[in-house]
Amino acid sequence: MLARTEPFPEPPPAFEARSLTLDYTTAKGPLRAVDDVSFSAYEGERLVLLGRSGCGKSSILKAVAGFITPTSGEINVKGRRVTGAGPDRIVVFQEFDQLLPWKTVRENVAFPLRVAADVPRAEARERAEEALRKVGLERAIDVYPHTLSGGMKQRAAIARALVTNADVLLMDEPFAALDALTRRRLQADLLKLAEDEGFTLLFVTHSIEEAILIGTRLHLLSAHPGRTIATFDTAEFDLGNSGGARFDGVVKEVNGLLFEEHDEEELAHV
Ligand SMILES: Nc1ncnc2c1ncn2[C@@H]1O[C@H](COP(=O)(O)OP(=O)(O)OP(=O)(O)O)[C@@H](O)[C@H]1O
Repeated sequence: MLARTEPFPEPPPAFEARSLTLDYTTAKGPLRAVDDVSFSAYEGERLVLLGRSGCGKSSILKAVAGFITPTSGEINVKGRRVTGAGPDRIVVFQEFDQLLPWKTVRENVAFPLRVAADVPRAEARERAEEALRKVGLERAIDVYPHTLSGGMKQRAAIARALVTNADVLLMDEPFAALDALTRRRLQADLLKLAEDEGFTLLFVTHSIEEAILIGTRLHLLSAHPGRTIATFDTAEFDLGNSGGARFDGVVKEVNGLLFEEHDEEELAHV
């Protein structure tokens, strides 16, 4: 007879928000930025927060990063409650000035390893070089950031995030300030990297097409304050089928949810 065994416990989500509410203190009093938002993503998933300007996307990302404290609700990373910033999460921002100007690209990428993880110098250099190769920056390893284009700076910022092997990568509109062609190229390369490396991603954007393309799951937020409108499974979409009928159908549906219905609601209150 077979011995009875306990079932394996389910692994916790790579990250999750439970009934997350975020307020800011302003001169006019408290301002509710995010109201009762919940989501979760398992290892290897790419969850995208999509919503109109000011709906609280960046605030949620900052809360997951541990930079701001929830008014209520909680954020967990691999089952551990987030109470501040930590090496299990790393952020890539939109701004091109994320790199330290007095350090070379390689030194910039090696920096978090040296400082936060105490990795020996030679190993940090090697790992930085490897990450820079992965993002296609092998020819810019020894230059200073001011000599890079915007796209190259974002590639270096992605390499710096990758090298840490953090549990969750947090990206806040990393491609929003790039021209359309460079943006498309970086989207493609990020998808390829995600496929090769299998990292877990929380990505913020206000581009519907980018959201569907990058995400395996889409979390739609209403206009200010951000509340959940809907979620979509978008794992089937990549650059090969963007622009196809199914892709366009989702774009239209999301567009309707984000804009038309809410504009009507807003107009009704004018
Ligand atoms: N430090 C702050 N102090 C006060 N209010 C803030 C602060 N940061 C953000 N807000 C407010 O919180 C709300 C949500 O802002 P947030 O930047 O999170 O939105 P967003 O969806 O990321 O916008 P965008 O797409 O324009 O970047 C907005 O009303 C914003 O003005």
